[in-house]
Amino acid sequence: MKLHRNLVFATIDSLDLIFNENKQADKVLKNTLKRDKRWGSRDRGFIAETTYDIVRWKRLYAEIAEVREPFSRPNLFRLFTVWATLNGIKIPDWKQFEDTPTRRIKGKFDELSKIRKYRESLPDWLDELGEQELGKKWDKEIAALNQQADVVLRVNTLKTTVENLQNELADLEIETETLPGYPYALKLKERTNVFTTDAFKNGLFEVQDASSQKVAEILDAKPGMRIVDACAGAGGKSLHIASMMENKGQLIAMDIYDSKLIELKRRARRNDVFNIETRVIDSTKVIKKLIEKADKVLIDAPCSGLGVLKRNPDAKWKLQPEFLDSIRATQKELLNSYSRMVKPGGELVYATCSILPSENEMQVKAFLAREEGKDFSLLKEEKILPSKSGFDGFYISLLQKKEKSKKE
Ligand SMILES: C[S@@+](CC[C@H](N)C(=O)[O-])C[C@H]1O[C@@H](n2cnc3c(N)ncnc32)[C@H](O)[C@@H]1O
Repeated sequence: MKLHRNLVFATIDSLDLIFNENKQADKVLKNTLKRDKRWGSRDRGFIAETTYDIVRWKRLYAEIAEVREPFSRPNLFRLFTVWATLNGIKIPDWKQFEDTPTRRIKGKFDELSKIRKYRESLPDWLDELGEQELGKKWDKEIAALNQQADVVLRVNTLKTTVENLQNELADLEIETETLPGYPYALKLKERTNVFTTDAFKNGLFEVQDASSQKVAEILDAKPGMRIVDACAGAGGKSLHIASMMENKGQLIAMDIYDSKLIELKRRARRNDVFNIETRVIDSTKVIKKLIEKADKVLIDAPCSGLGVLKRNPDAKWKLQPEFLDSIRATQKELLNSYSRMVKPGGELVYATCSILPSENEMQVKAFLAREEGKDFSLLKEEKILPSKSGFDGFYISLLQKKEKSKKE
């Protein structure tokens, strides 16, 4: 592979913003990729994938390059040099790459790869937490989470079928495969930008990881029900639930951020989804009005996001232990409060995109043991591990609220 100056510089600029100005990687890349209209999909792919790779392996590469944060521009080039050398790419004779110590880089890589926090490129506290919570499993899971994510589509069955979409994309030379056990999913055989296709613009699919598609399935949404998606965000799962409801019944999508619900409505229009009503949670009244009114409630809880490191590698550097403590407290509150919206005999799904037991099964176990959870029982629990599934890490539990006894 020959390195092109403007693509390498665009990568360095992106890394500068992500590492030194604490900007979010996906937002930075979105902007960088707008910079030059002449860039083709390979050029864009190079910038995005190289940036994500260097973000993913920041600690390992910095250790090999012997550089410390904040990274000066020459040091960002040193990180890039490590990336290129380890990927077998010939270093050009530009002044930024003078005196590259290729053999030393490979030697240090071999030496540091013996220690997990360097090999998997993790802050000390996160490596310790992973081992504390997952024991021996942590090795395999963090290795899987450091792999690049596949691109998976969820077919919008309100507008097309899996087969028709697969054919339509094949006509554009976008090859996909179905995934056994994921009835609405198509996986891209090769990473490409699908957002520019008419099929996307016409709402025939959304990009949604295969594990995430399990949530609506376990919720088992049916036409005619009243369902509350209590942490709906921009609606990835709401749209799936609505398509399973065939646009019949009522789906109430809530979040504390109006901006996210506005985006949800925009996506719903593209998807031809008509049965979603959005409500901003700006006071406890919003929840109180719905007490015991929903057939099903989904709490897709805010979490550490440790299960989705494949697609958000910068979370390794942005997460803080204090945030984890506060998010666990929020999860506990949401279980206590939002479970009240489930009607007797109805169901609650609690899900996270984390693999930490303290955000998952331990939260549910503690809820069931509290006064607020005494009427619920656990029907099903899926701990989706990235090493086994090949997709994101998720936790999904299905709980049922008991029917009211005749006397009550
Ligand atoms: C895991 S994300 C949801 C993703 C979304 N369900 C999807 O499928 O695209 C969690 C969401 O919870 C929201 N949130 C945070 N605190 C909340 C609260 N107290 N009540 C409701 N939603 C909250 C966040 O704004 C965020 O959108």
